[in-house]
Amino acid sequence: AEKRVQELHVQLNQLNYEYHVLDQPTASDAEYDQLLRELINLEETFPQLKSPDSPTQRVGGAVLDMFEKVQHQSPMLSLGNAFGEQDLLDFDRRVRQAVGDQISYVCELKIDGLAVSLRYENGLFIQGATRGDGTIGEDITSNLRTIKSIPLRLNKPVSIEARGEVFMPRKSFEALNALKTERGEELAANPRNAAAGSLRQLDPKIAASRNLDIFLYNIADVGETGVTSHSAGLDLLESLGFKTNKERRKCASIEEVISYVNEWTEQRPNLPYDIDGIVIKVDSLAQQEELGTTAKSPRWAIAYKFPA
Ligand SMILES: COc1nc2nc(N)nc(N)c2nc1C
Repeated sequence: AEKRVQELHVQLNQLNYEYHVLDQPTASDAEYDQLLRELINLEETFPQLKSPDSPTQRVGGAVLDMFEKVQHQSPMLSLGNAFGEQDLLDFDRRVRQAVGDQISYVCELKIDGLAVSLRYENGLFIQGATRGDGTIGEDITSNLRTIKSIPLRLNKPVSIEARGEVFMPRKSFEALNALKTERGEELAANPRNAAAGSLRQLDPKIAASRNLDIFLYNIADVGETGVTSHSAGLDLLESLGFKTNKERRKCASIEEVISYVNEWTEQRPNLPYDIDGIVIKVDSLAQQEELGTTAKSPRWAIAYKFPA
């Protein structure tokens, strides 16, 4: 039975990864449900074979009476803002003054959701927390476990802290408000608020019903991973089984950054989720180190905000 349980873990994790991380399912929901049903039955018959990273353990039972506080191992910074092309040119000039002209940027969509931090030890998802005030957040592990694109076990037994944005896809938002309309409940104002409300639920079953998703965009302790660029860090996150946003692009100049910003200003309505800007980062970690951070935000990154 133990062998079969391990086989089912591997199969179910792979199918879950293809469906929720790659958005490229190779099996039908019925096939997935049948395998899950087999694992549930085996775990009921042999309780000692049930492990916390089992695909059956995503929606915990207990309703919490509050969220514990969590101190982040390194502060979760915020981003300085740019509101127009001139601000981007000024940012580029400051960067060049500090680290010279050999620079490349990474541009990423700024997802309109909630920043969270995910901590893994030896490949196991141990704890997840909200950003809070950047230093102290709230432990929402049980709610984050219900997000199917968050791996309960990584592809390698590494200890790492990944940070990213939890969001509610527009389709989930519309379904939620259709349900609220039926129930005569007040509608959620926008997907970001709906995602925030869902993560604040003390009952993980409610969070599980909201079909949240996540894109990871940072490694908190990236210096310890041996990668030398932000983009290599994102590739590492992908190799471990995390979901990252595929629209990111390396830009060799601020002019390329500006054309990426213009492209997504136009393409924004076609995305299946809300974005409120574009994040531009210096790619080299050595240059990020040289630029450093202010008390609250990195000097090597800036968020271009779309006009409201
Ligand atoms: C390096 O720090 C950050 N990077 C980010 N990247 C993306 N894509 N989106 C964010 N919201 C974001 N926020 C912060 C503080």
